[in-house]
Amino acid sequence: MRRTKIVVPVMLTEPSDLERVNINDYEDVDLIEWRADFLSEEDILILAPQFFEKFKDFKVLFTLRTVREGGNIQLSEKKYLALLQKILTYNPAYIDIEYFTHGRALHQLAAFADKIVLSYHNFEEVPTDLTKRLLKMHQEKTAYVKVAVMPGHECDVLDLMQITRDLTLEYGEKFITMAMGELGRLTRISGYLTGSCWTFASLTAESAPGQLSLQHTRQILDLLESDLTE
Ligand SMILES: O=C1C[C@@](O)(C(=O)O)C[C@@H](O)[C@@H]1O
Repeated sequence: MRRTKIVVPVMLTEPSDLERVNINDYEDVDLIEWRADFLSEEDILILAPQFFEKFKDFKVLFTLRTVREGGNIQLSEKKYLALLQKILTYNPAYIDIEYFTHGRALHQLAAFADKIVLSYHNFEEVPTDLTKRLLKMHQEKTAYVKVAVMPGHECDVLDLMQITRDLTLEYGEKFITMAMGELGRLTRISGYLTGSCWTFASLTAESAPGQLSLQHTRQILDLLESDLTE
């Protein structure tokens, strides 16, 4: 029984792409992340009923990754919130909210705290105030806190792993962390050590630099976590 949950991003650039998605390819995946930011706001809403129907037997994390945090969509606070509210009518297992970019949406959606994965992304560096940021996010008492940061040196990777371990020991299994890029790869399969709860793995293409393939992620986690007691 694996400890770390595997999340596979689905990145559709046209609504018609959904027809070509074979759900059998996602067998044994713990969560599907719909990286909806690869579509326009209008196409997201057009596709939503079909997407949630297709993946009705999976847990879905709905993600709108904004341009500011390495994604493709840019929405006003009002439109960001409105879109999330409409998607919530399809009852996704989780929704991603970018705490430092669209934090006000969080307070409008407090009733859905158990579905919210608060996230922070830094494609430039590991900020010196990362622990402070993580603690501030944790205080919002959502389902999970997720950070993806870019290491500049090996010590950044080891520091992130230690911070994740320390916070998990203190506050429980609520943290999802990863160091991006090739340098950060170890963080994607070291959840059994650090306590990071999820890892994002690629099926067709990476949704962020340094992701391992779904096949390799399964193989490595099966090796590293197969005899872990629950
Ligand atoms: O936040 C994350 C983590 C991620 O950026 C990664 O580094 O694997 C991939 C994104 O799709 C996801 O929304």
